[in-house]
Amino acid sequence: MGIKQNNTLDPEVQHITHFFSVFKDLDKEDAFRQEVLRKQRRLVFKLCAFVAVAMPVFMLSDYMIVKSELWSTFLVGQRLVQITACIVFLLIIPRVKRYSSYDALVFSTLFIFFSLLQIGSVTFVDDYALYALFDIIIMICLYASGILTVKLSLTLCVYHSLIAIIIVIFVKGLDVHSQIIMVLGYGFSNGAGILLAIAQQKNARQQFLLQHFLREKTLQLKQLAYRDSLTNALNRRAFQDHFRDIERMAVRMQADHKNQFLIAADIDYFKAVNDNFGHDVGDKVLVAFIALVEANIRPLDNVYRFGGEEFMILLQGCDADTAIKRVEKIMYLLNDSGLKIEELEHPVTCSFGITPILVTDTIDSVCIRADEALYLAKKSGRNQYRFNPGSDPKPE
Ligand SMILES: Nc1nc2c(ncn2[C@@H]2O[C@H](COP(=O)(O)OP(=O)(O)OP(=O)(O)O)[C@@H](O)[C@H]2O)c(=O)[nH]1
Repeated sequence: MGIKQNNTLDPEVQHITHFFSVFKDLDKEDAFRQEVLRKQRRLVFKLCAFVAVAMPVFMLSDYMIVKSELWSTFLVGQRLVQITACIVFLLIIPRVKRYSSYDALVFSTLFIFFSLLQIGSVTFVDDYALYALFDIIIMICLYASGILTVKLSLTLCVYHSLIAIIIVIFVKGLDVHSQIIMVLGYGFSNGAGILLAIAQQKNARQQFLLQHFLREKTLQLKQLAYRDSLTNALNRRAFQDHFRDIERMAVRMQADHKNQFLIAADIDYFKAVNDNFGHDVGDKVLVAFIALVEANIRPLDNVYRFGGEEFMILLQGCDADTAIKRVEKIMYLLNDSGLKIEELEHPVTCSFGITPILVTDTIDSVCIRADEALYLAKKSGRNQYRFNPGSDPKPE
């Protein structure tokens, strides 16, 4: 299975660009980014809340270690703007629905952050290396987090590094050796960051492809498991799995004074068809019967093959008269025009047991009631229907 998955996914994976790790197909990229937004919104919210809480702690530490007289004007202002930016961000992010707005919001908030960090760094006299170390940690985290695309992370971090290097060289007046170390530090951390970001984005896209592939396969398998291979009709398993929806629908329909009806149908003397005309003709009868029923129910109604020549027909949102009329129409068509199978010398008929689905029903209780009605129809001579009202009064 592993080999098959790789074969199917490989061509898709090749559609991820080598450098920025984005899908070449814009629609796929769009779907991927939208899914990322759904998943990341909460994480970004928590991160920002964390930063908003951590900022006052930094204010305190700034106060203790910054000796510059500019402390009160620059740093306090800087931290307050950062806290305000976080609060604005926290208020806006839950309302963001499109990933393009999310990118713009995260990018501009981080841009403000980085710019404020640079303003802050100007006021530092001592421990500038410590400040640069924080910068590098923040940048690597940003690259590796996947919060932004590779391109946007790169734009932000290169902007931040360039300004920081300019400050180091022209404002700080550090010795040449320290300047080289700083330039190398920012340069290498960007290089490592880009590699991490590319790998992270590629992984995320591969995972996205794999998830979609698995979802599609699961759906296909479910479709297969729900269909009868001969007639392609829904099977008993599908009915069992749909029954929860059927129960919910029964409650909703009761409020609208409507009902769902379950009709057990069993082709008459089907064994004789097989015996007289062969199994192949029997198969054709089953396929033609399903086609005839499907042509005479609405798209929201369903016919299920429970096995052999036994079927269940589910009618939605109708009353007893309508359910009976539908059965009468099918009986009329079977008797009058037949199933149009050349080899058959006489029409194939069918018996039916009709019952409403009550809100108190379980899957067993409603099937038993429909089967009891069908049994009565068979016992009374076949090619007819019987109605079992459950606890409701029997219609005329
Ligand atoms: N051709 C074909 N026959 C099937 C299939 N599944 C079940 N059968 C046959 O359906 C027949 C069912 O026969 P019975 O249960 O005796 O019912 P019947 O002859 O229709 O008699 P009544 O239902 O009492 O009218 C059996 O002969 C099974 O072999 C199938 O997929 N294809």
